[in-house]
Amino acid sequence: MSPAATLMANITSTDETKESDDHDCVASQYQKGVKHLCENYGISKVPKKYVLPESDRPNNAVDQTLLLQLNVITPNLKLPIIDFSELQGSNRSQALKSLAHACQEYGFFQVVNHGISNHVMSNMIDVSKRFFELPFEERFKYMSSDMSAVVRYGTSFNQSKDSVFCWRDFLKLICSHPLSDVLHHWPSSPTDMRRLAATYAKETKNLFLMLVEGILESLELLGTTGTAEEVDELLEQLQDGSQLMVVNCYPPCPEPNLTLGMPPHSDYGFITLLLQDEVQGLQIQYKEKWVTVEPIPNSFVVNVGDHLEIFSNGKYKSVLHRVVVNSANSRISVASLHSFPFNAVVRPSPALINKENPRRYKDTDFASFLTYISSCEPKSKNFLDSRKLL
Ligand SMILES: O=C(O)CCC(=O)C(=O)O
Ligand SMILES: [Fe+2]
Repeated sequence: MSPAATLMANITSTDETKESDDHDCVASQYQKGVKHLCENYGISKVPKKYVLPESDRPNNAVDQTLLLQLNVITPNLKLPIIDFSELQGSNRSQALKSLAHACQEYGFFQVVNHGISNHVMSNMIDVSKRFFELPFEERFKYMSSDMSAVVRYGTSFNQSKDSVFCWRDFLKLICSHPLSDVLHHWPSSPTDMRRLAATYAKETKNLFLMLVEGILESLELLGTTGTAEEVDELLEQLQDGSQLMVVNCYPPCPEPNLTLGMPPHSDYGFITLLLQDEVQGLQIQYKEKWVTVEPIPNSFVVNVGDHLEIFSNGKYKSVLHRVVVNSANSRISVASLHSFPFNAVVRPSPALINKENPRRYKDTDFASFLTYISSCEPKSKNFLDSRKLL
C-alpha cells in the first residue's frame, strides 16, 4: 500500500487496522508535521498517533457545558493584569504587590501598556502565519533533530520521544547576543521574516529586562543591603542571557477532544513572554483545574519558568500549562523564553535561603536540562522535580 493509502486506512478504519499505525512510511508522514498531514490527506478524523489516553484528553464540550451549568468549573480565567505603565510610574509599589501576588498565586499574569507597539506585535503574528503558509519544502529546509540548532522547524512536543503526538508544528529561533551572529541562519522566506522577527526579539528582550527588575524588587531583593552585588551580577547575566523564540502553529483539528496542541508542561527559562493571536487555546492549571486564559488584544501573557522557581527558592512557582485545539480555527502563538546564559549555573538566591526557608533546589544549568529532555519523554514538571532537594 502507498503511504497515502496506508494513512487513510489508518485514519478511517477500525481499531484493528489502526495497529498498522507504526508502519514506517506512515510514521515518517507524522514526522513532517500536522500542517503537512492536513494539507496532503484531507484529514477528517484524528489519526491514532495523536489520540491521547482518555485521562489525558481535554474535557469535551458537552461535559464543559454541563459542568459550567452545575457551577463545578470556572469559565475562562481572567489572569491578574499588570499595567506596565504603573510599574514604571508613580504607582510602582502597588504594581509590585500585584506582581508578587500574581507570581505566587498563579505563576502567570498578563501585561498591558507595555510600550511595545501594536504594529510590532501584529507584524510578528502576521509573518509567522505567512511562514506556516509557505510550501512544505520551504519549511522542511529547517527541520532538524539537533536541539541546539539556531533554527529548528518541527512538530509535536518532542518528536523523537513522544509516543502520542501533539497537534502542533513549530519554528524555534535562537536569539543570541548580538542578534547579527545568528540572523543569517533564520528563514530567508518570507523575505521580511528576519527583519520583523529581529525587531520583535529585541523589543521583547528589553521588556523582559524591565520586568525582571520588577520581579527582583517584588522578591524584596532590590534595595536590600547585602543583595545589591548579587542583583547587579544577576541583571548583567540576564542582559547577556539566552533567548529562544518559539513560533507555534496549531492547525484546525477535526476532533479536538481527542488530542492537545501542547501537553501539560512548565517552561524551563526564567520567564516566558507569550504573544497569541485572537484564538483562545492556552489553559493553565489553577486550583487543580484546567482553565482557559482569555486573550487580551495587544497584551503579553507572562509566566514564571523553572529557573525563576529555582532562583526564588520556590517562592514563585512555574505553573503547568497546556494548549487545546479547536475544529474551526488555526492558532498562532509566539513564546519568547528568556533566561541565564547557556553555561550559567542556576541556583536559589542566597538572600532567599534561611532557617525557615532552607535551600529547596540543587544547582542546575541548561546543559543538564538538554541532556534530560533528550533522554526521556518529557512529562509535566519532571525536570524541575529532579532538581528538588526536599
Ligand atoms: O501556544 C500557547 O498558548 C502556549 C505555548 C507554550 O506554552 C510554549 O511555547 O511553551
Ligand atoms: Fe509553555
